[in-house]
Amino acid sequence: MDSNDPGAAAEILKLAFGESSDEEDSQFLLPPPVPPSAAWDPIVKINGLWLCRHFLSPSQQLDLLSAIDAEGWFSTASHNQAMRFGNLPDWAVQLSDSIKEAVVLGNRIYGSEHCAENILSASTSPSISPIFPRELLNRELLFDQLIVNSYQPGEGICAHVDLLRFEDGIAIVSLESPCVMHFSRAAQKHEGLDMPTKEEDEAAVGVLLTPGSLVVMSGEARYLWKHEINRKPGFQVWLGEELVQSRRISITLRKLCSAV
Ligand SMILES: O=C(O)CCC(=O)C(=O)O
Ligand SMILES: [Fe+2]
Repeated sequence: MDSNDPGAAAEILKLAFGESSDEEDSQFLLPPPVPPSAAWDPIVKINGLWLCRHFLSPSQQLDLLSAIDAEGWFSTASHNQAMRFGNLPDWAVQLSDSIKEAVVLGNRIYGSEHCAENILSASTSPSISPIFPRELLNRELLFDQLIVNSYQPGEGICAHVDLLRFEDGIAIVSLESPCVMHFSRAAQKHEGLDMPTKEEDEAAVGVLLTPGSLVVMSGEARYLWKHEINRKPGFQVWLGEELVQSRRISITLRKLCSAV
């Protein structure tokens, strides 16, 4: 199944639970209706990588862009990145809270015993993960570090694994221009996580990040895969079509490791 297909999450649930003609049965078998902001797609080739395609409505995107604009970070062309540690602006705290809410709700729907995770696993991927594991959701602050990037057409970010000074659990919200983020296997190992098979090693996986979408990485996706955005002409192709590139803003939220 193509996890980038809009109906993928619904399809997974259908595979897991089947279609019941009996209304009473379906009350017990089907998870509750999914509000748009908590409809998640697992990127099935990459354990720990999930996409919430319609996380922010168009008006929420505009509000967020206005809040970022009001910070004045990008008023000169030479500035394309802002970082904050600790005390985040109010809008970023709200964003972080909404991400947590969507993850908790998503975990309840897609990743918990109510969703018969084992059935999901058997029918799709051998080890489908929760959106974020519980221990991340239990930490005092889910995120305390913010990076806002502003990319002009042609600009992107080289393949990398986020620094280990950040804990597990990374969230990226995309605004304005859509783009494809590519994931490729990192050479490094990480404690307790399996190394890739040869096939996985060779595969690069593209994920379409549309405006208003939220992508989250944990576990293997965060430690064993590099992510990259190449917006040079010819590289932003989705379903055979080159995406038109304009300015793109991304908001990355992470948690710094506590000092030892
Ligand atoms: O801009 C993005 O979408 C990705 C940013 C990123 O990967 C990073 O700052 O580490
Ligand atoms: Fe990154």
